[in-house]
Amino acid sequence: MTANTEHAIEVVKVLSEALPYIQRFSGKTIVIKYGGNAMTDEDLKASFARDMVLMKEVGINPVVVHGGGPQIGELLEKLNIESRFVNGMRVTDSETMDVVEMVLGGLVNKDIVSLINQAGGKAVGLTGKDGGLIEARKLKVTHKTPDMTAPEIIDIGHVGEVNQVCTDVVDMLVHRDFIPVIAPIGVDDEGRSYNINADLVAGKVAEALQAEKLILLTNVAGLQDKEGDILTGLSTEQVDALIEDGTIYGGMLPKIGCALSAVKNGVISSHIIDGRVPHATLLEIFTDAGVGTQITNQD
Ligand SMILES: Nc1ncnc2c1ncn2[C@@H]1O[C@H](COP(=O)(O)OP(=O)(O)O)[C@@H](O)[C@H]1O
Ligand SMILES: CC(=O)N[C@@H](CCC(=O)OP(=O)(O)O)C(=O)O
Repeated sequence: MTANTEHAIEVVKVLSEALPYIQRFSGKTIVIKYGGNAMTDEDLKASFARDMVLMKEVGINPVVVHGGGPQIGELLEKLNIESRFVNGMRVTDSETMDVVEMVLGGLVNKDIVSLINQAGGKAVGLTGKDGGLIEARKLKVTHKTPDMTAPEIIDIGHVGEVNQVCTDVVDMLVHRDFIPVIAPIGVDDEGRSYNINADLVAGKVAEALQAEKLILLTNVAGLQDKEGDILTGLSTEQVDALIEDGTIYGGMLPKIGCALSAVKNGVISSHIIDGRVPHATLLEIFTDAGVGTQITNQD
């Protein structure tokens, strides 16, 4: 049996209730953020790639935005360059920026493109520089620890936020049945490169495309409370309280922020789901129960 046949059999089991969802989402765009922490296993990566192809084959338009934090960390370690994070963002000096660009725009991006192509799809890799896709500006970061009376503003180097997304190149690719695979690097009007958290890019791309769903694949089963139970259907106020009491911290901060922003700006639902589970994306899209944490606009 070939890998594709085995995959098809697994998928048919997963998708026994899929038909209404295939009809509902046909022609719609779904932005999938593939986090670096969910990329460790070769089989899982290949399975992710096949799931993207399957979505395309049933008429849905997947747009992939990927991370690669652990992969950047590995190369920085080999090069003896120290990694430090503030509010879930990597402090990025010029030397680190070069590594970020090499790992995200090169290794990780081309790996995913190649896996999708091997699975029978037509993927095209882009960074935010291609076709002026992601216009960035320097991110201003404030930081406060419990022992500080007021927050301080700190400079974390070439870290950006999304100023504007120009979807022309993505629209063109989707229209011609390609699967765009986007690395989270932006550029400002003076040509400076920025390292942008991949969740933020995925959120803004989903907003600009007015996507049906934003799906964030990560290495936890969803947003958890202090007991480890999965939380779903949260309001902005509930999320703020969970940040205040420390339940949401680190890499979950940008994730939840962009999930909320996306649904406030026209995306129908955001999802934080476990990318370590085979076919997690399909389980979310094509089953009644879905998986992980779902966020919709409650205003
Ligand atoms: N309330 C929470 N629920 C689940 N995970 C959380 C929570 N708060 C913080 N985290 C952390 O966020 C991590 C996911 O973010 P991150 O490591 O940046 O993942 P990714 O590489 O997929 O973007 C989890 O592994 C966990 O350590
Ligand atoms: C500013 C910032 O932190 N950028 C991230 C970009 C990659 C990323 O977001 O990757 P994951 O989704 O795998 O965490 C970084 O340097 O790690």
